[in-house]
Amino acid sequence: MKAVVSLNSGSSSIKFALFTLDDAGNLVHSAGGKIEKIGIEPSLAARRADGSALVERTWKDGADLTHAQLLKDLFDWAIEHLEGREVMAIGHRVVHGGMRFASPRLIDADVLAELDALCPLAPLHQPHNLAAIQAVAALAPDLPQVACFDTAFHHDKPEVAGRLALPRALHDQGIRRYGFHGLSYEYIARQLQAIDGELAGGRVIAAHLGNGASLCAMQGGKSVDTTMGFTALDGLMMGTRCGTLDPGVVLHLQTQLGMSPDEVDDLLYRKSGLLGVSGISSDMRTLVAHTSPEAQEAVELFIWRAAREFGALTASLGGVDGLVFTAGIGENHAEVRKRMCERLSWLGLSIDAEANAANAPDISATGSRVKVLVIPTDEERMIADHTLAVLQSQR
Ligand SMILES: Nc1ncnc2c1ncn2[C@@H]1O[C@H](COP(=O)(O)OP(=O)(O)O)[C@@H](O)[C@H]1O
Ligand SMILES: CC(=O)OP(=O)(O)O
Ligand SMILES: [Mg+2]
Repeated sequence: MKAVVSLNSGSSSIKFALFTLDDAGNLVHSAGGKIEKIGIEPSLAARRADGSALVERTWKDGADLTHAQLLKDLFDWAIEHLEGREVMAIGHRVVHGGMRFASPRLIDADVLAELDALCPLAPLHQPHNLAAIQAVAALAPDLPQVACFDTAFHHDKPEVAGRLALPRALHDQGIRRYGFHGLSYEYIARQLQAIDGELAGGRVIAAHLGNGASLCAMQGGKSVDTTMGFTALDGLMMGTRCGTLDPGVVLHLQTQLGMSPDEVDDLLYRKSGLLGVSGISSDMRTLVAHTSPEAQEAVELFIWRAAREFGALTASLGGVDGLVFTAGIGENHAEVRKRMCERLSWLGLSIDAEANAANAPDISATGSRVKVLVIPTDEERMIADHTLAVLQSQR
């Protein structure tokens, strides 16, 4: 049986899925899983489509294991578990597509070189995305590989939402607002169309709250604004990233505190956010369970910042009809959703406490002026669908 594999290397996780091509030419999810808590205590879990476990393991004392080392273990395991399927292609999430890549692409040496040049713009993702591509190429040089970009969904947003207030020449050379989490938002837009066509045609803000976190303002299912910009450092507070920051702080760190560019990079990408403010963890599960004032302050800042940016995107849309929560925190943390929605009550937005506690698909309270939904994201599905479409376009 023919199959497509999706690989999604996030900042703290590697998610993967196997889709089998049925007789009607549709991709059917057959198995999937993730390695999560990379950098803390990685663990792998994979299941078949019927929910039965394929593997579960934890790397105790594995905080130093890199994405590349974990990928190798994953490949060794996966090759044994293909159960006779013929893999037609592997699709990858590639976080940064830069100015050139506005749609999924078959990967060749030229594409790979261009994507490699974008690594400094996404240091927590792009090198891992490309390492996975290279690892597959070493194992199976003739297997088609397709890159699916996080930036692509935002490519056609209004000019004004893509411009930084810097001299024009810098914009022309690519220093502009790209936006990320596009595969997730594209999937949410598609699901929304199936769940509530009227709302999908309106003004919706999707909140992708994971280890990386952003908001996307969508009008009729298209991105019109988003909180991430030139890099995935902008916007919301995240697990280890600071989000929007006065650029004067960066100058001060370098000129007054004598930090090198590498040290600043490490501080802003890996030591800030929930981890930096709490001093305890980058993981929301750990922080909500922790009673220390620092942990609670980190959670409060995360919520306050998300609600504040929500106000900004509401202005970009000229009002809002729907809010969709998704990703690790958005799908699982009722308390975070509740407190963020309380801060948005001025919009006439309110949620139902019981539905929220149950992570129900529709958590809006009766009479809420804004519909509030929880939709689990599936970047792997989006990657697989794009990969098949690229393969078919080659024929
Ligand atoms: N099942 C879960 N229950 C509670 N929290 C979760 C769960 N899964 C993920 N999270 C939280 O979501 C965040 C990771 O988000 P995720 O979207 O999985 O990561 P990534 O951005 O690396 O793809 C962490 O803060 C984690 O605590
Ligand atoms: C772009 C980004 O931040 O991705 P992730 O949430 O997977 O870290
Ligand atoms: Mg993610």
